[in-house]
Amino acid sequence: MYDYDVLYLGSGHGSFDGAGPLAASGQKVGIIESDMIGGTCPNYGCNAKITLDAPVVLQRLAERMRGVTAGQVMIDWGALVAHKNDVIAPLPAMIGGGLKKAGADIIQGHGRLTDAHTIEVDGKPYTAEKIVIATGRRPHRLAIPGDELAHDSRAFMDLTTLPQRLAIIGSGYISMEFATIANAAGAEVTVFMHHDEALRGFHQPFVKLVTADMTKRGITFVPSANVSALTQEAAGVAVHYGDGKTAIADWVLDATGRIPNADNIGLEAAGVDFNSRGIPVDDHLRTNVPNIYASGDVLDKPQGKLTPTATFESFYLFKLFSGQTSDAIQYPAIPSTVYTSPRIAKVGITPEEAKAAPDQYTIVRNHIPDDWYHQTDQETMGDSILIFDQTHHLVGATEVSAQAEDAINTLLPAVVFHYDQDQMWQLAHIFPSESAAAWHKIR
Ligand SMILES: Cc1cc2nc3c(=O)[nH]c(=O)nc-3n(C[C@H](O)[C@H](O)[C@H](O)COP(=O)(O)OP(=O)(O)OC[C@H]3O[C@@H](n4cnc5c(N)ncnc54)[C@H](O)[C@@H]3O)c2cc1C
Ligand SMILES: NC(=O)c1ccc[n+]([C@@H]2O[C@H](COP(=O)([O-])OP(=O)(O)OC[C@H]3O[C@@H](n4cnc5c(N)ncnc54)[C@H](O)[C@@H]3O)[C@@H](O)[C@H]2O)c1
Repeated sequence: MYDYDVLYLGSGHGSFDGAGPLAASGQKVGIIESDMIGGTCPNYGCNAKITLDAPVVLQRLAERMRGVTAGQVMIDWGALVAHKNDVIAPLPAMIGGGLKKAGADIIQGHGRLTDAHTIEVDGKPYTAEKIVIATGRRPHRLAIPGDELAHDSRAFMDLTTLPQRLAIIGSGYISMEFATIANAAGAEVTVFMHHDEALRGFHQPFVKLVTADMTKRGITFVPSANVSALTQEAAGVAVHYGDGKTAIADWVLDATGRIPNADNIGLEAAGVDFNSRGIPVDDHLRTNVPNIYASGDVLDKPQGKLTPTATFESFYLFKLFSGQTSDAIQYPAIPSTVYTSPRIAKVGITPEEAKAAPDQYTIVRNHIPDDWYHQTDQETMGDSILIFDQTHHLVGATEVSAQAEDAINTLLPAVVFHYDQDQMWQLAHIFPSESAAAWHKIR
């Protein structure tokens, strides 16, 4: 009766991680994509960004080992962006190839719903029993005079010449990561903050450690900047902020968040409710229209708009559609990292939540430079906080260190599966390693 069992709108992690297995299981699956297969994370987000960050890690390591090794690591921006392009270029074909091999059809073009079972692409209707909206988010743009003079994160990662003076508006993930990279590559960076705290979702004492280090490295933070306009001047772009103040930049990055791609895809025609935060869904990721589901960044849900969230949701839909579950979605603890240098990573119960319930939780702090493993490469900055419940199960962790993402990833199973002491001792980690260092703290 329909062309497809399941038709996905968008090909990011919110769809492809589940669409592939679903097609391989024998269901007729179609995926509509207007841009690059794989979506934001591989092409314009995680994978692209971490490639630009790789020499920053090397630079910091060389800096820590100065005296033991000689010489400074300088970043060649043009070569770095070319390297990033080389690394990223094969990903859409790799992801698309995997989907096709599994039996899915890829339909290239902008999709728009015309009713609850139909998506039109370039005037051609495609019908499906079930539809999954996985259209992600796009950059929020500040509504100020001259915002057309500002750029987004995608444009930043394609710059072939590094601007000498870079202004960044906002102090969330993208701002802090790109400020770190641009500063390490030699740009003068000014961060115009909305409030007086950066990275408000992370443990603030750790954020302060990182911003203090970024300041020492030459990055300027302007708290509660209230940027009111951008104007083009002979000397560059003028950023008007505060009480009549101005700063001149060669390039301005608007990093003030991302908004859902829900307003331009025909949801009204299909009767799907949405709002400025995204598409609301029930506990089975179903919209108000029973055969239409949504997944990934486009959701109006409190979970972090991150790749692990999108992957978990798309895999849950695979299990739901293939009859392996009928249960409501149960999110595990979803970890996250801001890839500054050092990184800040976290999972589960936060120190703030633990402090508010002292009869429920125990907080254990470990000063990273006291750990012999971190002394091998002379790491002198870093901290780690572990949170245990009253039966000594690990329920949360946050760390600021050069390898914080790996420290938190390695502890993740203990948090998600509530390992007890016996189970933890069953894990014999490779020694020496970041994992062994992280587990040493919890046993
Ligand atoms: C600069 C940056 C860095 C990031 N770094 C990280 C990180 O390090 N770690 C992390 O966990 N997360 C990171 N993220 C977030 C991560 O990229 C997203 O959470 C993830 O991509 C969400 O997947 P998604 O499938 O929901 O959306 P997307 O990956 O955005 O996919 C949606 C797709 O839908 C397509 N689409 C939209 N509308 C239509 C339409 N009408 N017709 C056809 N196609 C359409 C889009 O072109 C897009 O390809 C980063 C994001 C950015 C912007
Ligand atoms: N490492 C990662 O996992 C990673 C990296 C990059 C992006 N992301 C994802 O992408 C999303 C988007 O990143 P982002 O950094 O743009 O968003 P964000 O929500 O992390 O930060 C937005 C920043 O803009 C500020 N802001 C908001 N409105 C403003 C206004 N009107 N004027 C001035 N400042 C304003 C906020 O205070 C905040 O500092 C993240 O929330 C995250 O979900 C994740």
